[in-house]
Amino acid sequence: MPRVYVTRKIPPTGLDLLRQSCDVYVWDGELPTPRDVLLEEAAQADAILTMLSDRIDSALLDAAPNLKVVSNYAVGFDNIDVAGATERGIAVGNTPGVLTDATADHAFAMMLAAARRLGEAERYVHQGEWKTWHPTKLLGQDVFGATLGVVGFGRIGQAMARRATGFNMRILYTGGSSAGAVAAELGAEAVELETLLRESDFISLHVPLTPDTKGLLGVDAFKMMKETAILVNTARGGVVDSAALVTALQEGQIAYAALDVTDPEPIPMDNPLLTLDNCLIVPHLGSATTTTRDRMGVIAAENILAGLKGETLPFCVNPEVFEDES
Ligand SMILES: NC(=O)c1ccc[n+]([C@@H]2O[C@H](COP(=O)([O-])OP(=O)(O)OC[C@H]3O[C@@H](n4cnc5c(N)ncnc54)[C@H](O)[C@@H]3O)[C@@H](O)[C@H]2O)c1
Ligand SMILES: O=C(O)[C@H](O)CO
Repeated sequence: MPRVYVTRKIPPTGLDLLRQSCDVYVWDGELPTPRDVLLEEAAQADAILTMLSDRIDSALLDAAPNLKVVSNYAVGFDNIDVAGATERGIAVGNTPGVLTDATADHAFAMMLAAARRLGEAERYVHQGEWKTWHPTKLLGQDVFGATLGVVGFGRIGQAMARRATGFNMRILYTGGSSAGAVAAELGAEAVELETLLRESDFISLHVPLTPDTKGLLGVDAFKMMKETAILVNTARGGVVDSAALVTALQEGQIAYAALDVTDPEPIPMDNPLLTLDNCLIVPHLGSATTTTRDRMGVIAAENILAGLKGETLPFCVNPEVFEDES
């Protein structure tokens, strides 16, 4: 039977599916598979089921002569050297779609939490500062009727915009080349990034991390944003220049940031963002619902099963691997 290495314990449905026809080895630590173990396991594996915290680079691919599939338990695949995998004929899979709504729900929740300062308010109660109802403390911002800027109008960006229609928001977006029909349905306006930054009350990031989007929001971008603007990042930490964000929050160039993702992850405990009251940070929970994580496991398993049979993965990042060379 083919040998499959799974770099973390995932929900059982996907693992059970794999076990029907593969020898499955699962790292059961709380932290990622250590690099040396990952290299040893990859050397023997026909397929690996990886997490976004695993670095799948050329050194690993070189150490894995039998590897046919790298199946990422995520829609994002910036942790994988896809070009390197393609050169070696290794298929790369991901888990798009099944996590779209969970991630958009989470982004919307973070936007509301930042607007209404829920992190600060919870600390206020826990620290015994709630003495009476107060007419002017912890005042936040209206979400209803405000302008939302969606950067990256793909699956999750569109799902975020759909939620915003229920709050009567004006919706601006960039990116999403084939999104015209959805944009028309939602009444969303395609604009240049600069316009989006200048006009939005809330800016929500939904682009993949690529060389083009790395540091997309930097010093200049924060200067264009409203002083009252709230940034929500559920994409990848690297899309934002962290140092510029710290300055923007400290100097009041923007009002607030709500971060599901940071650069690096986990955020080091001495990072200044952790000292700021106007920054809400949670540990990369976008897809973290029971049902969604279960579905991601099933897709990741199905990607492996197809690839091991030499079939195109149901969700393949580099389908050219399966193109007939003749
Ligand atoms: N926080 C989480 O737990 C979590 C969960 C799921 C996904 N994500 C992140 O969200 C990203 C988006 O996921 P998706 O399923 O919506 O992907 P998607 O491919 O459907 O959407 C991405 C969109 O970004 C657009 N885009 C790319 N480069 C751009 C640029 N420079 N400027 C503007 N737009 C650009 C693309 O055209 C596309 O429309 C993933 O790549 C992943 O990094 C995070
Ligand atoms: O890319 C992804 O899928 C997320 O970051 C985790 O679900």
